[in-house]
Amino acid sequence: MSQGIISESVRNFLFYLSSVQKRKAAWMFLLLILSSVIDVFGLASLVPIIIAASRPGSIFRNSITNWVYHALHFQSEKTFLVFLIIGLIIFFLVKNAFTTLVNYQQVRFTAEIALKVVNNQLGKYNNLSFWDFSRVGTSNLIHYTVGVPQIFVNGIIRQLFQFFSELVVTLVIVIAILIYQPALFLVLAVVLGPATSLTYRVLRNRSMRIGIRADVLKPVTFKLMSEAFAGYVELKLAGKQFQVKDKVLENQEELQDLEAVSYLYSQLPLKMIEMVAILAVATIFLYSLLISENTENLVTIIGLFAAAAYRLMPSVNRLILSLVSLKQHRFVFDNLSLHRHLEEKVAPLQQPLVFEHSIELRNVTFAFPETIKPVLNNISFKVSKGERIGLVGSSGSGKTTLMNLLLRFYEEQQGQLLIDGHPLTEHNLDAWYRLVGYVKQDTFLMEASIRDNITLADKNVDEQRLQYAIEQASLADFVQSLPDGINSLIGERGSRLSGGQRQRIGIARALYKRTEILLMDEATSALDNETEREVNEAISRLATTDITIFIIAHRITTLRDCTKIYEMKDGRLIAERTYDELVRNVLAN
Ligand SMILES: Nc1ncnc2c1ncn2[C@@H]1O[C@H](COP(=O)(O)OP(=O)(O)OP(=O)(O)O)[C@@H](O)[C@H]1O
Repeated sequence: MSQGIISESVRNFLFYLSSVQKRKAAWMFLLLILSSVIDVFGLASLVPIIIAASRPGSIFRNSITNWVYHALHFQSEKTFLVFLIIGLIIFFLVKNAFTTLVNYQQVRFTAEIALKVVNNQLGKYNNLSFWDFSRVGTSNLIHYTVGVPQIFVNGIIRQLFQFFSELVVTLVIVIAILIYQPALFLVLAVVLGPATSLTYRVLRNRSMRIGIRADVLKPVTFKLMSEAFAGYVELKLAGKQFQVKDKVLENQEELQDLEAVSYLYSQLPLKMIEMVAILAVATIFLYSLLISENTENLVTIIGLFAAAAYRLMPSVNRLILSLVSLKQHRFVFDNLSLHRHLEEKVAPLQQPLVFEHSIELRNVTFAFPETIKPVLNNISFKVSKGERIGLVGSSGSGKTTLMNLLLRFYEEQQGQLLIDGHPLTEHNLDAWYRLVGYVKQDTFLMEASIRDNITLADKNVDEQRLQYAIEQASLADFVQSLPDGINSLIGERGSRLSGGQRQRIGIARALYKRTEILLMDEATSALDNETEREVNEAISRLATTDITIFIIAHRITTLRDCTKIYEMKDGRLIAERTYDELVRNVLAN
C-alpha cells in the first residue's frame, strides 16, 4: 500500500549520501533492526518470568529454564527466580544502553545529512544568476535553503527510520504469533489489517494536500512580515499597518487550521485501531456468550488477542503516522529538485581581465524576457579609463538597466561589452566583479560597525586602505565625532545614519575594495542640500583618482565633475554632452 512513497523517500534520501555515508546508512539500518528485535524480545522475556513466579514448579516444565537450573546447579526454585530477575534487570540495562546508543548514532547521522542538505541547497542557490535570484525572491530562497531541509529531515528522514524500526517490531510480533498461535494470527489479520490499511488510505491524500498547501502558505507569512518591517514607517504613515496585519493573520489562520487538522490526523490512527480492536473483542465475546457452546477456547483467544493488540497497537500507530508524514511532506522532493541543474554547474574556468584603456558598448540591445520591446536599443559608446560618465534621461528611459548590464546582472541579447577590446564573458566575470563597485540609493548595510560595513566584515583588515577609503569618501569628520569611532554600530540597515552617510559608506566600501570602475545609481536624488554637498564632495575627491565612474543622477550638480554626460530616451542614447552643455540645454528649455 505504500511502496511508492517509501521507495521515493529512500531514493531521495540516498541522493544526498556519499558512498561512505551509504555504507553508514546500511550499518545504521542493521543496528536499527537489531535494536527493534531486542526490544520485542525484552518484553517477551517478561512472560516466562511472570509465569515462573506465579506458578511454582513451572520452571521444570519449561525445557530451557529446566536446563539452566540444573546446569548452574541451583538448589532452590526461589534462588533461581532471584537469579532470573537479576538477569532480567541486567538484560534491560544492557538493552536500553544499546538502543540509546543506536538512537544517538541515528540522530547524529540524521544531523549530518541535514547539514549536507542545507549545504547542498545553499550551494545551489549561490549559483543562481542575479536575474533568477530576483525572480525566485528572498522569502522563497530562505524557505528553500533553511525551511525545506528541516522539513526533509523531520518529515522524511526521521520518519523513514521510524517506519523501518516499527515495521521490524510489528513483523517480529506478527511472525511470533503466526508460529505460536496461527488462529490468533488469523483474527489479527482480519481485524487489524483492514483497519490499518483503511486508516492510512483515509489520511494519506488529505495529509498530502495539507503539506502542499502549508508549503505555499509558509513563505507568504515570511514575505508579508519582511515587507511589513522594511516598510514599517511608510505603512504606519499611510495607516496601512493593520492591512498588513490582517493579511498576516489571514495567512496564519489558514496555516493554524492546517496544523490543527494535521494534529488531529496524528491522533486518529491509534483511536481507530483501538476502536476496531475493542469491537473485535466485543464481537468475539458476544459470539461466545450468545451462540457458541465452547466458550473456554474463545475466552483464551480473546485474552491473547487483547494482549497482542495491546502490544501491536502503538507500533502499528507509529507505522501509519510515519507513512502519513512521508505523504504529507512529499512536496519537499519537488522543492529539493528545483534548480537541480545548478548543482552540477561547473564554475567556468576564470581568466584574468585587464582594464587599462577602455570600456566599450557595441550595438548593445536588451529586452526583459517577458517584454517584446527592447529596454536598451542599439547602444554604443566608448569610455576611456578614468573618465566620469553621467547618465541622464527621463524616468524609464533605461539608465538603471544599462547600469545593471554593466554590473552583469543582465546580459545583452545583441551586441557586446568590451573591456580593453576583449568581450566580457562568463570566463572573466570574477575578475570583472573584482574591478567593479556599486553604490545604490539604498546601499546594503549590515547591523554591524562602520568598520565591518566598509570592509564587509573582512577578517584581515588593511588599516591603511581603510583609512584612505574613509577619507576619500568624506567620512573622516563624521567617524571622528562618534564616541566609538570606526567601531560604532550603525543600527539595523543603517538606521542611525543619515542618507548621505549611508551612501558615503557605500563609496568607502567600493574604495576599500580597490574598485576601478564605480557605478552610482541615483546617488543624490534622495538627499537634502547639506548631505548632497557632502556626497558631491566625495565624488569630487574621486575625480582626482583614476577610477572610472558612471553616475545616474537626477540633480544636475552631481554631474559637475563628469567628463561626458549621456542622455537616454526610450532605451536609446540620444545625446552626448559636457556638463556646461547640459546646463545650457536645461536653462534653454
Ligand atoms: N525586471 C523588469 N522586468 C520588466 N521590465 C522592467 C524590469 N525592470 C525595469 N523594467 C522596465 O524597463 C524600463 C527601463 O527601466 P529603468 O529602471 O532602466 O529606467 P530608468 O531610466 O532607470 O528610470 P528611473 O530614472 O525612473 O529609475 C522601464 O520601462 C521599466 O518598466
